[in-house]
Amino acid sequence: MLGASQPAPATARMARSGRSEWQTSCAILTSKVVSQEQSESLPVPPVSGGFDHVPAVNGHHSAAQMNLVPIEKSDGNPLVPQHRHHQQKPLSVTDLSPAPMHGSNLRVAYQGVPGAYSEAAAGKAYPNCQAVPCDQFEVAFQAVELWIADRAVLPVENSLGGSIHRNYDLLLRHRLHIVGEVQLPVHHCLLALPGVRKEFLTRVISHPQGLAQCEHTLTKLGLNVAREAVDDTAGAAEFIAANNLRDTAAIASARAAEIYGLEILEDGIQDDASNVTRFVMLAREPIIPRTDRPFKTSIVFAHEKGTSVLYKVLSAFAFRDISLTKIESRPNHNRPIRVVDDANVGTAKHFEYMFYVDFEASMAETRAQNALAEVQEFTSFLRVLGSYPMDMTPWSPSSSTSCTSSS
Ligand SMILES: O=C(O)C(=O)C[C@]1(C(=O)O)C=C[C@@H](O)C=C1
Repeated sequence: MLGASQPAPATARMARSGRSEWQTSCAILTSKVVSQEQSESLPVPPVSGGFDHVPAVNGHHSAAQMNLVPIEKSDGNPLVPQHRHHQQKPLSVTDLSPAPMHGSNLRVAYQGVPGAYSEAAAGKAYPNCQAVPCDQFEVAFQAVELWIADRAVLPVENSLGGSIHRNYDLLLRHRLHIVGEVQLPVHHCLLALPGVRKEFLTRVISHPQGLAQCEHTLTKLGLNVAREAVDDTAGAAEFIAANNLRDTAAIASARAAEIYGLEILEDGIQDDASNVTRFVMLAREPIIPRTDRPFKTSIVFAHEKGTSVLYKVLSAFAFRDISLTKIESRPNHNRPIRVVDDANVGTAKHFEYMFYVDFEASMAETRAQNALAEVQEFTSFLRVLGSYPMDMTPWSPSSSTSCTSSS
């Protein structure tokens, strides 16, 4: 049973023929630009290369340490089936479930090392999942594409630090679908080796988001020392422990302190108590959108010409009373500049952007389908990144759920 409420005709058709028809609907929406999109997509590194060639981050983690099993060595691993090259995989219960609470036995890729907030987000999205640490965001995408993991959980925005741009760019370059979202309260601590006092510190290291989210508090604490960005918060803690750095502190979680044997010098150093990071869950297949609970849909588009296009696109949603929750623009890396020949004005150069929009409606709703049909009229490129249940969990600073770490 895919939806409790009376489905619209298009929804009923989707419900009858399942995933393939939903994918077709996505394909119709994007058909105008498929060839452009294909030429824009960057090639995914060959499977046969495995992850042995993935560069280590901070020098800590080789692929083997991350437990990212190369395809060739994974005999008998149900996550790397022999038929992985087949396009049509039979639907399974996990494909169909829109609920973010179905995690048992799922292998969930995240960027960072154990103790990273992304690991906690994986646990919130898929309780009891097996969390698979990856050294870069891109590796997490590839882990899912290569069937090494079933899902990836990646941060996209933070209430203080703003958007995690890298993941917006990667969403476009890869073919994964957004199947859910989780919002994680982020409670930062200042960590150092046992016995180290704040006065000894000459440097604070963390993920750039961690540094951004604690900037004012660090200044208030008198810590006007060098700030250095590393790949993840827990990796910063691990780095201090591994190198016995007595002049350096990390901004990371209390769990990272526990794992890497550091002491908490300051607790709750984020600039705002209600610091929240939003993560998206990614899968190889989209889920079937429903109407029996609040859904969000994420799209990305580009437009060819005309300054009023953005206004028209946004009004397609406003006209149908569909709320937008996020709009982000990123440079179009394949075409950063557009040269326009205009007889009267001469040659003008325009910056080219991709626009990412999240709106509060399910693709199973007629109003969302109509809005996108209209958006397609004004755009040269349109892709539905996913239609997925909204995270409705009430905010609580201590809400966390755990995963088994596979490191
Ligand atoms: O470094 C980590 O612990 C992460 O999981 C990454 C990340 C991010 O990219 O925003 C996630 C949540 C916090 O906002 C800080 C860092």
